[in-house]
Amino acid sequence: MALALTPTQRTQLVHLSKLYSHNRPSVQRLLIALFAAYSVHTSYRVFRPSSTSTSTSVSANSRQRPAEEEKRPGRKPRVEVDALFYARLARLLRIVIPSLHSKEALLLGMHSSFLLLRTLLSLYVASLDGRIVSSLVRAQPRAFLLNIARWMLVAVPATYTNSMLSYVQSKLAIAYRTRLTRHVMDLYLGTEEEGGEGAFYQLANLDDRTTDADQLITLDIQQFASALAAIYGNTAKPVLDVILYNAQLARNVGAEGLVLLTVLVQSSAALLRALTPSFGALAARESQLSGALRTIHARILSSAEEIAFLSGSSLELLKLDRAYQQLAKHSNLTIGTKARHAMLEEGVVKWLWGAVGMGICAIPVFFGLPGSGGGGAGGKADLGGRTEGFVTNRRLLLSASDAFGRVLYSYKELSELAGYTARVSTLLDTLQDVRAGKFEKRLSATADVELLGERGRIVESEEIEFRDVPIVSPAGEVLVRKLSFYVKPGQHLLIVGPNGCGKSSTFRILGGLWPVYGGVVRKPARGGFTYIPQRPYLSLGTLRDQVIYPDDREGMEAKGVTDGQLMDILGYVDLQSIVAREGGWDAARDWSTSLSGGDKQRIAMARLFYHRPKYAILDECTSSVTLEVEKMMFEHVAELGITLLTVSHRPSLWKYHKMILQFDGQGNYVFTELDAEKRLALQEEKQTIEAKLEEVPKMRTRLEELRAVAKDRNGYKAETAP
Ligand SMILES: Nc1ncnc2c1ncn2[C@@H]1O[C@H](COP(=O)(O)OP(=O)(O)OP(=O)(O)O)[C@@H](O)[C@H]1O
Repeated sequence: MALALTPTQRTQLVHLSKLYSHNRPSVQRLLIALFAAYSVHTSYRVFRPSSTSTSTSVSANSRQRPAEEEKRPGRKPRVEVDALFYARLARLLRIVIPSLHSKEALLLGMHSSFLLLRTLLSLYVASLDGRIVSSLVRAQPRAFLLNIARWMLVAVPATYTNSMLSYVQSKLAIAYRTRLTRHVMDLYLGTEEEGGEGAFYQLANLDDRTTDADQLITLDIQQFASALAAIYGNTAKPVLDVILYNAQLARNVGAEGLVLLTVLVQSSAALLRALTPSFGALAARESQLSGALRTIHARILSSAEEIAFLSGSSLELLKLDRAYQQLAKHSNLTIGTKARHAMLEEGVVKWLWGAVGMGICAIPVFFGLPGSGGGGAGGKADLGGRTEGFVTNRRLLLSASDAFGRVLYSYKELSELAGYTARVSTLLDTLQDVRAGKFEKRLSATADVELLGERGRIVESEEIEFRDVPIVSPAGEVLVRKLSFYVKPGQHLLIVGPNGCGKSSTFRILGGLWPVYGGVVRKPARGGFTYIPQRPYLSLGTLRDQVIYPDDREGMEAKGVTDGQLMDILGYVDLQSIVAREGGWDAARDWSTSLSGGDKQRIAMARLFYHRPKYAILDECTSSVTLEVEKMMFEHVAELGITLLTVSHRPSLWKYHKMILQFDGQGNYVFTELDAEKRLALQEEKQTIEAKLEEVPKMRTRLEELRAVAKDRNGYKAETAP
């Protein structure tokens, strides 16, 4: 363009060069300093905690609510770029960058160096661009070729820097994800040595804050890590660019025009900020909806047989469809909002600011502002020098406005990061709370809230004893106010009662899954008892893994147990044929779908014989096996010296127990010795009486009929009597 300048353009360039060549060092320095400070201030304003215009809250009123209210069960986490977000982010940053010597800090240092290098290279390229055009205008082939050679040379570090930037950013994202995932997994599945067992159970059963832990751990943490790795480059780099480009530009063209430009930019940026939608809330909602969809899919897979038997596929399809429609509707809303916002942003950042920049360059041309002569950027007064200054400054102007635009764009990314930060922080808060015994659950209308605030004592002991322990459901319903019983070695306990009276709940308290809300629980350390439910858990892995769960093969060998001994164990549950049938101990398949109900229960009993704990909790765990196999199993339990706590409705099991804990379903119970024979005799007598009583109404009806017939006959006799 500079090669074929019209006379008017030449005049404009002369005027421009005059504007660029103000020679008032002190005023200029002051303005530059002011300008740089203003740039920093402007950039800061974009990221500062806001309580007004930057609201991206899920609910309009959430800001007025006290913090405690925010944490109520079922309440969506607050999603704003505000002080809470920065506090949450700081906490997560301490996890993902644990120290200045960590790998992540090193990667961040590398990233920052490449970001700085790229800005410096851009500054150099801007001035080189000017020099290339200048050598063209001056018709200096040697200088032109030399500058082209410089251009080619600078391409080497420039391309290396750009590739390394995205490489280091991806490495950073993986490193953040790894740190955060490890931290969360330790809280989620951490063992007792690490400060508690089984937060995964409490998270799913005793707290309402997170319903999709799988989605949060696998997807949300990854999205958070990627957004965090990107946000640094997307904010630090443009902020640095704004400062450096503008300082350079102010030095070249004089700061007055730039201050004017910045005031305009600032006011339009404020307008853009005010019109920025709640991207954080949109991102958080999207994650939540896709988590809900995933949960329905997971439930269909885990309960495929039940759903198929009940012909429930159309209802499941309806639920899936509804969840998907909600997600699709929300995604459409998000992309529509993003498209409208992008249009507004591009209109302001690219076109409006570009036009204002050109306008500022044109003011001296049209209004002929006086200048002191000399070249703009390089102090050269000829046409070539002025062209060089013009091209360089224009490029700087565009780069500066582009960088400022990216500062604004990055607000959108920051807002999305706020969404992921809120989700991941809620997961962390919930995990830490449930590990500390603090739960947030929607309570039933009859809940005893006072009792839920109490805590009982757990004492390690060789025996099991409950002393005045309330049995309270997670919804706060008191099933039994004060339960007392004990189990001494060899004194097998049978637990009976109607459905929902609290039999399994007693075991959950014993197993440490539910909190102890009062009294004293004495029990052996973990490993001292094994729990076998009605539907046993079968893990991923080999047939051997099913019998020795949760040991692995190394653990089994360390205990000195061989495959031959495992085979003997299978003999006690009449299941030896399964090894040949399934293709050996190392056969691996989805055992939960490929074994019958009775097979699964027998595998679970074999597991008990392998571990040989002091106590075994059997919760209706033989309901699918034959009476003969059940007999074999219980006799072997007695041989091994395992003490039983059994829930069963089968009278055939009474004879294996010495004590009985009988709930009545009204909050009362009896704990006494069990005389199986007497109880059987009583039961038989009771059944006989009940059967007889059932006959009573029929007999009464028959009696009435007979009386009626007799009456008729008497009447007939009376009528026909002489
Ligand atoms: N995770 C949970 N959240 C809320 N309430 C629960 C939970 N688990 C159990 N309950 C409630 O606790 C009560 C007692 O349940 P529990 O499983 O102890 O019954 P049960 O006596 O073993 O009955 P069944 O013979 O039917 O197995 C029930 O009212 C049940 O609804």
